[in-house]
Amino acid sequence: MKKILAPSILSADFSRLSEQVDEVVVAGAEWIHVDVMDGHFVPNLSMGPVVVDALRKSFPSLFLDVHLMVEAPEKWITSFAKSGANRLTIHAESTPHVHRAIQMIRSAGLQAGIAFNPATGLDTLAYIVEDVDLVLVMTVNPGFGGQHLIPATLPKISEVRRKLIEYGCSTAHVQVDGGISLETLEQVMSAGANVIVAGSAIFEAAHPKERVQEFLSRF
Ligand SMILES: O=C(CO)C(O)[C@H](O)COP(=O)(O)O
Repeated sequence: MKKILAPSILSADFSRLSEQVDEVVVAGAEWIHVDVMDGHFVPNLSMGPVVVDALRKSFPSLFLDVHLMVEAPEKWITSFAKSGANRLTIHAESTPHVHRAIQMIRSAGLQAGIAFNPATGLDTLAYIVEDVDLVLVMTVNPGFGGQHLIPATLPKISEVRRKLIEYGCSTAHVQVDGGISLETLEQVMSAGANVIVAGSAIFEAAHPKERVQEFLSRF
């Protein structure tokens, strides 16, 4: 399956966000990953629709992959759709109404993804698999960039890949997020991930452009 690099702007320098995004996109990153945190679902606050709106204005055709680490994601779907997000990924743990929330995302004309925290099982997947185009396996506990990948999440990546085939949805993406570096990349790719989110490994590198090229050369 085609591999895609999605740099997470959580680790970018926000005083020159546009310049940083331009640099990684010119280097070959196909998607930009936007981490939205509400201070409730995760113990951190980050950005909202206004940032997606600004990115959309500066990069009209860039794929904006928005990861909602928020409670009750239903409340934010319309705002993010208006701001120009391409996909909204919600957490299986974030609402008792996962199926409804995914239908709302699709009705708003966006692609939908489902994310699982490191200690969450995959039972929900069976009930929504036909409505999502991406499954995000969190390889750290969400909330902060710069953490270490949790090795116990590696078998879950393979389990998701197996289940997608079993459910007849083999074209869905398997995304990984958290602690992905040049050192851990091979492990997650061999486990079955095809969409790689990387924040600190890219934006904290001395030369993000070269770091993106290094990632891509290993795909
Ligand atoms: O969702 C996230 C944290 O909750 C992230 O996307 C995070 O930014 C990944 O960062 P890093 O690559 O530095 O681990």
